[in-house]
Amino acid sequence: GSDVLSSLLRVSVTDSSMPEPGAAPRRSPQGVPYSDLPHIVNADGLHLFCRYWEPTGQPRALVFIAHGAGEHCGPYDEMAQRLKELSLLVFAHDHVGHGQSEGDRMNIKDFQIYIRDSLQHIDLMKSRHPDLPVFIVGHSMGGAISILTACERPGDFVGVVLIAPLVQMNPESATPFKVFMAKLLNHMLPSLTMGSIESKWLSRDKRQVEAYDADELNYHGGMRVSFGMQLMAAVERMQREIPSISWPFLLLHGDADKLCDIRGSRMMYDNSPSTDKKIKIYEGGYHALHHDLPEVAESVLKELTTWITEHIPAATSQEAQ
Ligand SMILES: O=C1CC[C@@H](CCC(=O)N2CCC(COc3ccc(F)cc3Cl)CC2)N1
Repeated sequence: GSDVLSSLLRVSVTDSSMPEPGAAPRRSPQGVPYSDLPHIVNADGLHLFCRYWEPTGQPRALVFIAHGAGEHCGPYDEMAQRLKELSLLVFAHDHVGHGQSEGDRMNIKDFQIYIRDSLQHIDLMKSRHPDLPVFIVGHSMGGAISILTACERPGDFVGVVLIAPLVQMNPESATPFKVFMAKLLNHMLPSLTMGSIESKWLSRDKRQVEAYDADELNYHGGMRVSFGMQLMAAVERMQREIPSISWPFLLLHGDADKLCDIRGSRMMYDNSPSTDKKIKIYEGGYHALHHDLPEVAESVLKELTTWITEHIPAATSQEAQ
């Protein structure tokens, strides 16, 4: 009757792509309007802060950098500059819940969101540079994101560089009892926080540890049980995927790493069928190798840039003309 008609007329059609007139602009966690920041909007409508390092001339390849848990993509500036100097187009974003992106701090409903957002950004950049080969560089949790992203698109990446990737749980922190308790707690108190990432284990260079502790874009709170569960699920997924990994990869890991056990990298190296794989172990190296003692950090940058440039496919004849 008329009441149905009148109620239908009352429905206001809101077009999500057009901001409501007078609506406050979306702002980063630090209060900066996203209209003033390079960003992408993910499939859940969350704004992700992006960084781009574009070479002056024609780029030779695309490199996506995936940062780790509790940090952001700013600290990869030096690495990105070195790659840019080699005419590579480097891009990155702060994952959901990290740095200048939206989302609950260092938490995620499903680890797959990190992978989906990475693929969205990679596809955006590939659409702008359709003929360029694509690499991924990932550190720690960003290594897990890189591995699972490459597993979803096995033919899309000419190489994956992994710096102390999260592949396996640290056996001390993942005793069967602790895993059982985490699963139990996740049902009862998912927001309960466990210990936080101990920054002293990040690097033997105390200036780097101090920079990490002082960086307000990093998350220094405790790790939620629910986040730990998502990390465990990602680890279990990687165990299943490793026997089918055949894309080229470079593994760099310190054997004194207390945050991501080196056994995970050794297991990936030994069990993946890839015929183009390399592992380099840094004796005494701590977790954030790219920020470890200066000679180690420099070696990591050299190793990584050399491996990437060696893996850029030679231009085929028609491309060269
Ligand atoms: O430079 C930098 C600054 C930040 C750092 C990167 C940190 C990072 O990403 N980590 C290290 C900690 C690791 C903890 O893992 C778990 C914890 C509980 C759990 F229940 C299951 C898992 Cl697997 C996850 C991966 N590097």
